Amino acid sequence: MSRLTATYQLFGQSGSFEKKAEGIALGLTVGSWTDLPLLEQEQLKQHKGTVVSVTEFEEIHHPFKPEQIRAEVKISYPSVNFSPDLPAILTTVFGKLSLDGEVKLLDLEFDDELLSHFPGPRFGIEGIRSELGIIDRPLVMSIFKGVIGRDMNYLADQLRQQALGGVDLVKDDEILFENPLTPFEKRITTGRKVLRQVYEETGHRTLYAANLSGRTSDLKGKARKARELGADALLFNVHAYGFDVLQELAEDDSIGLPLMAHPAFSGAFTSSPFYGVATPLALGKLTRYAGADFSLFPSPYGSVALEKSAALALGIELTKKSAVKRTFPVPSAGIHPGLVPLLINDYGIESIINAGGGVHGHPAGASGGGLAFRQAVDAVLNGVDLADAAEQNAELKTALELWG
Ligand SMILES: CSCCC(=O)C(=O)COP(=O)(O)O
Ligand SMILES: [Mg+2]
Repeated sequence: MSRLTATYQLFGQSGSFEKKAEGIALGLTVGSWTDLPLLEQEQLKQHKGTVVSVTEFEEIHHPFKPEQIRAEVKISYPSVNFSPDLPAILTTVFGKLSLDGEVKLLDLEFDDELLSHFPGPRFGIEGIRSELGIIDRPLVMSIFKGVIGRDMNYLADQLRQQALGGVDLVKDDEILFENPLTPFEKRITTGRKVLRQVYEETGHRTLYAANLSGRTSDLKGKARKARELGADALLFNVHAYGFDVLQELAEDDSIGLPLMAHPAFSGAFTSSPFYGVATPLALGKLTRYAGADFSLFPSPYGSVALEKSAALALGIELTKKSAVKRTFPVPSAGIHPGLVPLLINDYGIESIINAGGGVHGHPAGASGGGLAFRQAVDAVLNGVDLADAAEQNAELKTALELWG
């Protein structure tokens, strides 16, 4: 029988966790158990949650309630209790429970049967690499910046400058929504024209991810139109909409475009050390299962930094062996060329180096910014120290002087 195992973090007195765990296992499934007549107990047995393990960490005390220690409990739920979709799964394992004091959902383990209902990324790392024809280095991505209130000419020029810098992908900023100056469809058609022109001039191909936004009921229609217009990829604020909306987009053959998951809003339910959902689960495993080809997240060292172990675990969730394709890890926020050695060391070449300010803030403009990143990547892959590479690469030199 198919089962789903959830891992939770709890705080409490040593020795108290078995009872708490049993309460969760019953409370989220068949309710109070021992009071039921034996016949009913037998009938409901297949629906009952089971405590798999309780692990106390004697040495880790609650920072504000030192009499309490940390524990992890694993509870297994029969899949027969829910329909195989993320809204039902999340409501079962962390619905009412998420409101019930200091409990954090750390992980969910899907068995093969349950996972078969989640096709995952349509393209994955291999699919995106084959679109671009790049197999042997991390990709470089840049972000439109300061485009609210600007017109199409401004956007077209910004896109051209970024592409001339040799970046592989350009994405909309997540705060650029439908607007009269730069409407979604016009961004796609203009973007196509600009990028084709740069390709003809330089031979370098850049993909553009436009922000798919608006009411949920309009998203599929807009995404289909985007495909018709020749869009390369779509950016999506998945955590503002919900995982199931992403999955709907990913599974739809009439859309069939790479999907880039932005982390906006996720901090609201991942950041607390005591509550919410662990970052590697939310931005890693579930984002991958829901079908994102790229997952953006704050790197461990940029301007909006994630705690390092969570940021690394997140990358592992996106790329570890699974029945579903791998999602590109995109550590982001405050990234500049001087951080490229750290990024490659931590995420390897199966990752994307992504920057907004670190591209546009370059004294030689966005094209100089893009070049500096590409030069930094080449140096790291060739085992050359960035400072040495900067002697031969003016753009990298300027970037290192500016940002270190
Ligand atoms: C919080 S990670 C998402 C990256 C992003 O959307 C962004 O705008 C980062 O811009 P930056 O100028 O910090 O590179
Ligand atoms: Mg942004």
